[in-house]
Amino acid sequence: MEDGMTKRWLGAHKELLHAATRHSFILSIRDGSIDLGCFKRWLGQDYLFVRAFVRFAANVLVKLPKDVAETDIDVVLGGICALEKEISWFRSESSKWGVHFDTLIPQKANEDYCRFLEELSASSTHYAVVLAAFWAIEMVYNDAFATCLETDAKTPSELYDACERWGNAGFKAYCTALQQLADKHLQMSSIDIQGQAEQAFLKILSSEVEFWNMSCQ
Ligand SMILES: Cc1ncc(CN)c(N)n1
Repeated sequence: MEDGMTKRWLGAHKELLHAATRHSFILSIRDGSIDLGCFKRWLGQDYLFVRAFVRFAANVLVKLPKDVAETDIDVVLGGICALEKEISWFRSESSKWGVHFDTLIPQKANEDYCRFLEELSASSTHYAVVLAAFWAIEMVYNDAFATCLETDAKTPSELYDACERWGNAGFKAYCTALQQLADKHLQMSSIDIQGQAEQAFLKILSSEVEFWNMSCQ
């Protein structure tokens, strides 16, 4: 099968991809040197992010044209259902780590990222662009956290569950399904839309880097 557009982007933007998926925050989980204060900061901020991400994902579903294949809708719907479990997981972690979500204030990198998701949700954004963005957001977490599960990783046992959540094989399969979906619709789109999708992909990678940076401060 011919390579899809997203695979070409991954090859063309290796440095930024590496910065987003092998950030020092992730590497410090992997080698066991993580400052747990950073982990707690990430946990709280990511809970706020995921709440915004649910709205974004719901908007992706709404944007899908009525004549797309039912299996395409199922992939996005499955992702939204998974987010419900993700939110429950964050809530159970909140008591485990003593992080109180109700008094949290979103930090700038988080606000900026959530604002970008809102911009993507505008009615003028083509559905192929948001499908590509949806894939990119999930792919970064899968790729990053999967490294913390490798056999030579020294991931602290209390953080293993977090890494498993996004690094497991089922989540990888879901990311691959999202990628194939994005590729299929990008292929049917104009060059202009394809260009917009690549820009969104790049913005997501840099927003993920900023998000990890924020967690380490
Ligand atoms: C910042 C961020 N990016 C991605 C994911 C994966 N849903 C997340 N929870 N948070």
